[in-house]
Amino acid sequence: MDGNRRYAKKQKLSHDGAAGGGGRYDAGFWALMVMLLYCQELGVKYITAYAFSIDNFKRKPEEVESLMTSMLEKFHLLDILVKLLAVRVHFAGNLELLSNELRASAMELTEATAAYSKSVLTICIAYTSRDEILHAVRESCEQKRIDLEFGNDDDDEIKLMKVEKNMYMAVAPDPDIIIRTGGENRLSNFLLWQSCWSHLHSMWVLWPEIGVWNLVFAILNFQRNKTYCLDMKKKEKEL
Ligand SMILES: CC(C)=CCC/C(C)=C/CC/C(C)=C/COP(=O)(O)OP(=O)(O)O
Repeated sequence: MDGNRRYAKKQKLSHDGAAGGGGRYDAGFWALMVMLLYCQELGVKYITAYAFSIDNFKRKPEEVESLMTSMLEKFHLLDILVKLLAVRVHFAGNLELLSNELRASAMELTEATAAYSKSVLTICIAYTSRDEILHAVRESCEQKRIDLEFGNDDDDEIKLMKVEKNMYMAVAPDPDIIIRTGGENRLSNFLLWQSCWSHLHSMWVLWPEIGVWNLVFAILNFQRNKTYCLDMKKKEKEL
């Protein structure tokens, strides 16, 4: 969801949102809600948003602080909105890096929406793909060690499926399309494992300005290439 700061600058919004009645990330949050609605209309069930990376903690302390405060407010708003839209919410990332309050709020939101299934929104927060892979490998090794020690397993090989189950993103299937706004063409540590066969679509539009036609265009582009992507996924499963 790149382009929030550039959009705020363009709109002359202050960092914490005092000016113009909207915060730096407010417009971006509403853009996400609108995209969620369009995705429901277009039959896209799983939506994953990269909201805050572990690398974002390296931004200026006041900026991180303001983003975290804004995140907490948005979780409260989300609690109302996702229930209206019957959306299940998951969080992916190293939640231990968040404040107790934010982590508790994320967990409450996950529990409160567990019964909804019209769509599934995964919010990547305190996330990087390399950290996720490291976490999954460590967990898989530890589980294997315990299984071997207690005689529940006699094969010391760690299977791919097991590592995948330990990914933060195990709550959602691999993405068909990865959309990046703001004109960047990099993955920037996002879903490196899961994007193996994904269609990558970058656009110049700033995230808060994304509209339904940007989404439709990305889907049409994916559909042109989808036979290849889906074939590769199928072949991989058959191996
Ligand atoms: C609850 C929830 C999911 C809220 C979403 C809020 C939101 C839109 C978060 C985006 C955060 C972020 C660091 C975006 C990157 O844009 P940037 O700040 O790097 O902007 P730039 O590309 O213009 O520098």
